[in-house]
Amino acid sequence: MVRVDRGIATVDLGPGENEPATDVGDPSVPSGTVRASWGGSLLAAVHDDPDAAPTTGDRVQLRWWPDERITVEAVCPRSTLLTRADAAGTTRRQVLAANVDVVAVVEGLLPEPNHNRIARLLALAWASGAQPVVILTKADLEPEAQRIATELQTLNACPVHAVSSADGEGIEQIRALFAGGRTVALLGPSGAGKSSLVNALSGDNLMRVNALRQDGKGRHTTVTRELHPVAGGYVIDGPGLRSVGVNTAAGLDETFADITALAESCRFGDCGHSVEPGCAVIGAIQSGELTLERFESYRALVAEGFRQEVRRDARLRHEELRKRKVMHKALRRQYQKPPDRGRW
Ligand SMILES: Nc1nc2c(ncn2[C@@H]2O[C@H](COP(=O)(O)OP(=O)(O)OP(=O)(O)O)[C@@H](O)[C@H]2O)c(=O)[nH]1
Ligand SMILES: [Zn+2]
Repeated sequence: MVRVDRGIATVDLGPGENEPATDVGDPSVPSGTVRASWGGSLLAAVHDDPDAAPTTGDRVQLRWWPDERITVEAVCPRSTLLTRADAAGTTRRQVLAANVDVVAVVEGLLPEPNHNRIARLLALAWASGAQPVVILTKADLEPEAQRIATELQTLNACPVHAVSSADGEGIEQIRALFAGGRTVALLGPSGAGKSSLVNALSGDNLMRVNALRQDGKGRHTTVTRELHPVAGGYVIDGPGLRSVGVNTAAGLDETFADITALAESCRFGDCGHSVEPGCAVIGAIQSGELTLERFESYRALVAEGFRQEVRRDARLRHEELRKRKVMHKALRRQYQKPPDRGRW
């Protein structure tokens, strides 16, 4: 179990952000970066919901104490939340980042892009609520880069860019994603070219990061995800994700927009796309319009997403029951007559 009682967060203070809670007397609010431990209200919130723990990209409310301690009292409501199924295979999901505007799935053109992996990462992107895009790197090594990007864009119904960090091709399009101070999270396997891309994007940028980083201390994970100012916005260079579990079926309809569109023409509204007559999806596979490989990838991810949802529901029911039992016990104790000890 992850311990939540030793959390330390590194918070960058910026104008108008991360202001101290109002019930604190005037602290001469320092600027720059501060380290803050989790306050009581945050600890309680995290106890009830592990997702409430501050993560990369969170805006937080800080409290300055007379003894110079600083605590994180609350996490401000999040506009988006990027998560994945917990790597350890539990039903808990792992929060990767909050308030991300764009989730960029990064995949190299060489060796050949892994479509199954792109689909997995895109599903997480769609489920986060952020705008998903695909960035195909190493375009200088693949003469067919533009064609592959266009094909992928048609399948996935989201922007697909072919870029090269080596010769600068397509980098301006990526730069545009950061316009207006937006935050872009890069998701992709190790070696996909994420760091090279960040380097290619980096110019001089003196803006301060208005966000909070988890500094890993006291936690089980050693993975750090940080926010860097880039191209007028911020980039979160994700960890080189070795495996990515899909934790919900949400996001899969959008990821497989081609299959979703086909399914609308199936004769039965609840078509399982296996043995049903008049199935447009099977029809498309037979005609060669849809590859079997893509359909299998879709089927596997839907099954995985639903499995996770069912397991999570079971766990929540179990926890609810446990909480209720504890409460009942406490109530019983409270209302039990005190034992008659006699008098002497
Ligand atoms: N030719 C070419 N090589 C590239 C390009 N981008 C990255 N590479 C190479 O691909 C390898 C991996 O790139 P990285 O940027 O380290 O990949 P990463 O995704 O950051 O990997 P992790 O840091 O392990 O997550 C390096 O040898 C890069 O030089 C590109 O656009 N063109
Ligand atoms: Zn069907």
